[in-house]
This record gives sequence, C-alpha cells and structure tokens, in this order.
Amino acid sequence: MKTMLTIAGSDSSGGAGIQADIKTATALGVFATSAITAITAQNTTGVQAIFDLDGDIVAEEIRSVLTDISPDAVKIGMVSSPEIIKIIGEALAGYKGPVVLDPVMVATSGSPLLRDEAMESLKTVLFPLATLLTPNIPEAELLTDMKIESAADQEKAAKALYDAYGASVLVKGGHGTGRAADVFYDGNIHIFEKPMLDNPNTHGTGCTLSSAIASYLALGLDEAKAVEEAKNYVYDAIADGLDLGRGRGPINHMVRRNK
Ligand SMILES: Nc1ncnc2c1ncn2[C@@H]1O[C@H](COP(=O)(O)OP(=O)(O)OP(=O)(O)O)[C@@H](O)[C@H]1O
Ligand SMILES: Cc1ncc(COP(=O)(O)O)c(N)n1
Repeated sequence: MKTMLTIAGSDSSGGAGIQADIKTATALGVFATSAITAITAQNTTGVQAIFDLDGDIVAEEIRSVLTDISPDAVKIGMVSSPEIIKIIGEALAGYKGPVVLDPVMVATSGSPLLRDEAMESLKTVLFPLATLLTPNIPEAELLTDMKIESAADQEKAAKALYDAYGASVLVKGGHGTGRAADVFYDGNIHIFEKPMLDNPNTHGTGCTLSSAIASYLALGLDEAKAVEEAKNYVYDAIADGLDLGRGRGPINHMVRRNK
C-alpha cells in the first residue's frame, strides 16, 4: 500500500484541511497519515476560531510518522505561524520524497489562515523543501508581486516561482475568469484546462487538489500526469454538485465511489 503524509490544519466542517486530504487519499487508494498543525472551528460560511497546536507536538507527529511508516509523498497545507513553519522545516530536513506545498493563505470564505508574520518563513523555510508548489492566482500574485489576468500571466508567475525556489509550480486558475486553466511549469509549460463549473460549492478544492497530486505521486505517476489526474478528480468532485451548509459548501470527495 502506498502512503502519504499530510501536514495541515483540521477543518471541523470536513471539506478542507486534513479532513479533505484524508478523504482524497483514501478515495484514490493511498493510505493517509497526518500531522495536524492547527484546529479550526469553521463551516461553509467562514472560520469562527483558530487554535495553533504547540510546535513540539507538531514535530513529534511528523517524527512519529517519518521514523515508522516512511510516506511515499508529503503534502503541506495550512501552517499559520513562523514557529510551526520552522519546526516543520527541521522535521522534514532529511525527507527525500516528493513534497507538495499548498501555500494556503485565505479560505474560500475569505478568512485569513496564514498570519502576516508567517509569510516570510513560508518562503524561506518551506519553499526550498518543496518539490511542487500549488498557489492559486491571488497567492501567486502576492508571491511574485505580479498582476495575473490571463493564462499567459499564470505562465510568467509559474516560471518566476520555479526560478526563485527550484520547485515545479502549478498556478491554479479557479479564481480566474473564463475557463478553469491551471498552468504547470516543471521546466516545460503544461496547461490543463476545464470548463468553469457554475457551482458556488468549492470549499476545499485547493486542499483536495494538492492532496490528490501527492497521492498520485505516491502511486508513482510523474509530476505532470499527477497534476492532470488530480485536476480531473477535483473537477468531478465539483461537478457532482454536493450542496451542504448555508455558505460555500464542500465538494464530493467520494465522487468516484458513487459512480
Ligand atoms: N468552478 C470551477 N469549475 C471548475 N474547476 C474549478 C472551479 N473552481 C476551482 N476549480 C479548480 O479547482 C482547483 C483548485 O483551484 P483554485 O484556484 O480554486 O484553488 P484554491 O483557491 O487554492 O482553492 P480553494 O477554493 O479551496 O481555496 C483547480 O484545479 C481549479 O482549476
Ligand atoms: C484547515 C484549512 N486548511 C485549508 C483551508 C483552505 O481551503 P479553502 O480555501 O477551500 O477554504 C481551509 N479552509 N481550512
């Protein structure tokens, strides 16, 4: 059985964070292990509270998994504070497998998930450890200081981040206009495009995409194929049209099982 480790926050509403990651890996046939960085009280309408876990326990969670199960891939999601970021950097230092980093900054509901003071450590400590970065358009704009208004701009941003951090980069297009075009740069440009589905229920799409990429990498796919398959999975999960809660609801992680 292939395994993955997700290092991320807990989402009480089950659509994003650790819960989305574990559901996704399970749906794709990969055994998920986890290190929880923060507990969020959140639902489809917003984030009501955030409690960062103590850095020492986060370090122990990661060490417990790495020294025993040796995951085939790692995904990093919400890491809100500089202390936790530093500890994750130290705990992953000797890890040799693929590390997919989703630079989570703001929830779909608009609530901030990364503290302002943590941005710099995210870039200096965790980006160099990552093998694949998955910013959305607003995150890529912040990271590159560029305005992104087209797939050509996504391409420029992906190349700039690749040059700066030496990781492959997927600039996701869910926040763009027109088609949902995701631009991937691994030294070559790959564009993965789908129609933009008219569905407000997209809570957790970013978490699901990054954990699906990590799962497909664990299963042995190359990066570009893992990204393509992960996007197909997210697309199907949005298209399923699950409608839970009063706000921006989750996607259906179990979509493939229902078919
Ligand atoms: N309405 C939609 N129709 C089709 N694909 C979408 C839609 N919204 C998002 N996606 C796809 O979902 C994936 C996640 O993209 P997005 O840009 O929304 O990331 P994100 O902002 O990190 O996610 P989140 O909304 O969870 O914060 C991408 O593959 C994107 O193309
Ligand atoms: C714990 C946690 N991690 C990540 C996200 C981002 O997901 P989304 O942007 O889809 O709300 C979230 N809402 N909660």
